[in-house]
This record gives sequence, structure tokens and C-alpha cells, in this order.
Amino acid sequence: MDITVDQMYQIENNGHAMGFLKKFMMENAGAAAVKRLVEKLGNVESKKILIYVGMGNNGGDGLVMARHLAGYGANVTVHLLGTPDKIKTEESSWNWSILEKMPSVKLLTGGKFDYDFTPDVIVDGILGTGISGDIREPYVSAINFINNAKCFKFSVDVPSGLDPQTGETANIYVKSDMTVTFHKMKQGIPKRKDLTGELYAEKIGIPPEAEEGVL
Ligand SMILES: NC(=O)C1=CN([C@@H]2O[C@H](COP(=O)(O)OP(=O)(O)OC[C@H]3O[C@@H](n4cnc5c(N)ncnc54)[C@H](O)[C@@H]3O)[C@@H](O)[C@H]2O)[C@H](O)CC1
Ligand SMILES: [K+]
Repeated sequence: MDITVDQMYQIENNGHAMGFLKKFMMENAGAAAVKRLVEKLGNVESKKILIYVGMGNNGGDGLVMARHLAGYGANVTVHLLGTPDKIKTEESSWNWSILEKMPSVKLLTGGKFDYDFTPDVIVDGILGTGISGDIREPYVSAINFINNAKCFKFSVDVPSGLDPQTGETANIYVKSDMTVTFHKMKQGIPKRKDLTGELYAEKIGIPPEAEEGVL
């Protein structure tokens, strides 16, 4: 059964209240996403992977992916679309601070979109279920960069710019090759398989009891 975005937030909050903290959900989300990506691409060792990270928890999932992909020997660059002090959540900030201790991952911040490498893979961790209204800068430029790039594109939870509840698109949106959403499928996402590419829903360890009273 596909669920609403509102139900997803309620389930997530219930799980957190049970002690299965959001940082654990985020860890499992990032790990599940990397598992799918590595299964698809085969060996990612030395592959140049650019990860766009927004300021919410969709970005946090991207930060977890960066750490896991570095573990597979990929050449990872994280581009945070803002400054670290403006990261919105504790769990995402916590993941950023781990990456700050990892010279194996290159960290970029701010609104410049010229790179000294051509990525083999781009991960879209810009916006997820928290999207509202028209997409603003610097997210617009990041989405343009993704759509103009000739490489494999992977979206975390939902292609950024696609509303996972309604299936409607914002002023600009990512067109991906693969999308991994978490816990259960959200109602709007499968309406736009032309934007998601291959689409999967992965469990992230949330206790089924967290659904009680919600589904
Ligand atoms: N489902 C789960 O159990 C889990 C999901 N996870 C991931 O978390 C995101 C949702 O995170 P949230 O912080 O609520 O929202 P976003 O990251 O999508 O966006 C937050 C942030 O973005 C800004 N914003 C909103 N709309 C726009 C816009 N049009 N232009 C520019 N900026 C915009 C706004 O400021 C918001 O605060 C979910 O998708 C999953 O990927 C967790 O990892 C835990 C498990
Ligand atoms: K996304």
C-alpha cells in the first residue's frame, strides 16, 4: 500500500519516540541507497561521484551515502548547497561533522558549480518530502547541473522538484536514472516513473509498531 507523505512523517515520529532515533533511520536510508547503487553499477571503486546535499534530511541521507561510498573506494565529492551552520537538523549536522574528519571525501559548500572533474555519477540529495513551492537558488542551479550532465543520476527518496504526495512538478525538477524511497512508497512518486527511473522502496528499520494508529 502506498502511503501519504503526512503518514510517513507520523510513522517516522512514532519510531523516533519509541527510541529508534531519526539518525538510525537516516543511517539505514543512506546504506540502503548505496546498496542499490552499487548493485546497479557494479564496482564503484575510483568512480567520481558528486553528491548534492540540501539543508534538510534528504541531504542528510546524501551525507550518509558519501561515507558509505568512500568505504567502497569511490572518489566522492559532496557539494552542500549552503553553509554547514545552516544545516537544519541535528542528525544531518552530525553526519556532516563525521565527513569533516574524512579527508577521503572532498567537501564543497556554496553556490559555485564549476568542478575540476567530470562526475561518473551524481546523487541528488537536494529535496525530499519537505519540498514546498517553487524551487529556489542554489537548488535551481544544482538541478540544472544534474539535468545537463551526461552521467548516471540517482535520486534519494524522490527526484528533487517532484512532489512525492501529488506527483506534480515544481518550476524545475531532476530527471533520474534510479530512485530509492524509504520505508514505503509515497503516493505521488510512481506517477512519474519518467523522472524516477528505476524505482525502489527500501525498509530502513522502522518498527512496524510505529505504523499503529497511522495506517
Ligand atoms: N521517511 C523516513 O522515515 C526518513 C526520511 N528521511 C529523509 O528525510 C527527508 C525529509 O527531510 P526534511 O528535512 O523533512 O525535508 P527535505 O530534506 O525534503 O527539505 C527540507 C528543507 O528544504 C527547504 N525547501 C523546501 N522547499 C524548498 C524549495 N522549493 N526550494 C528551496 N528550498 C526548499 C526547506 O527549508 C526545508 O526545511 C526525506 O525525503 C528522506 O530523504 C530521513 O533520513 C529519516 C528517515
Ligand atoms: K532528492
